[in-house]
Amino acid sequence: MADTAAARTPLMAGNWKMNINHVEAVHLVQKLSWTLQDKKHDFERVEVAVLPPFTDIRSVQTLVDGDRMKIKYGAQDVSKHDAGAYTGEISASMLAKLGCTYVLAGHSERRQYHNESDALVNAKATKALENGLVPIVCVGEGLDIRKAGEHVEYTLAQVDGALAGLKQDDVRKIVIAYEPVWAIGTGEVATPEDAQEVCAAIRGRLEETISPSVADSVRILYGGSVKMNSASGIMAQPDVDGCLVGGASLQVDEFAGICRYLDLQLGYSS
Ligand SMILES: O=C(CO)COP(=O)(O)O
Repeated sequence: MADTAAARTPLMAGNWKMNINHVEAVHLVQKLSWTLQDKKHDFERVEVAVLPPFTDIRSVQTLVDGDRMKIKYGAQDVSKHDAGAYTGEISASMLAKLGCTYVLAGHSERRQYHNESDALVNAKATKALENGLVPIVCVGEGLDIRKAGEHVEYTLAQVDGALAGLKQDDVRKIVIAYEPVWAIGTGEVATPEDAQEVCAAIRGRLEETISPSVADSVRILYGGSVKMNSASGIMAQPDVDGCLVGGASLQVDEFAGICRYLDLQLGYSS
């Protein structure tokens, strides 16, 4: 496959999960922005996004707009419905109105605690796209599947299910995040080679089932216990185009370090 990784702008996205209230969110985003500006971070070269809880998004929007920050933001989940009697749910159009760029679909914690199926993930990704949001479709295997050596086919089946029926031009816009469940919040990081194996297989599947040019455009992230010190090794892999960061995204210095992995690779660590 042609190596066009340079054409895919790396994305570092911080999934805050159920942490940080709206007051804390303002402080965190402000500090992240100052830290990155201080280090002259080039947002065109490495995109930075935060994915706060729903209740924080309006505050983050006000701050980002008011200070013309280049940090992007999004949500952690979205309803498959447009509107109506769905107590507790949040629609894609509501998120679009809040200026969200991204929304996660099918995070493993949603699949695990809310029984989300590939079909539901597909419906959520479809709604996101219809409303101009970029879905970050999450896939990845649990430990038992990894131990059985079935992680590649399991993950590819999730990709097939999540993208079923989407138009080529829509698939081109999406982001896929490979997050092996055994590496989430455990401190157990997949090796760069583990990440590359599955990310390359996902790209290969897109090439086969959608088209080579779509496969070359889609950004594929790795997620699972990514820290400042592990980010550059993971990012050196040709099919890994960014990281979906949980715990470390709550610590400004860690997350900023992950976003600046290129500088750290070059040794400008201060
Ligand atoms: O689930 C994750 C991001 O969505 C990964 O979380 P951790 O980085 O805390 O392992």
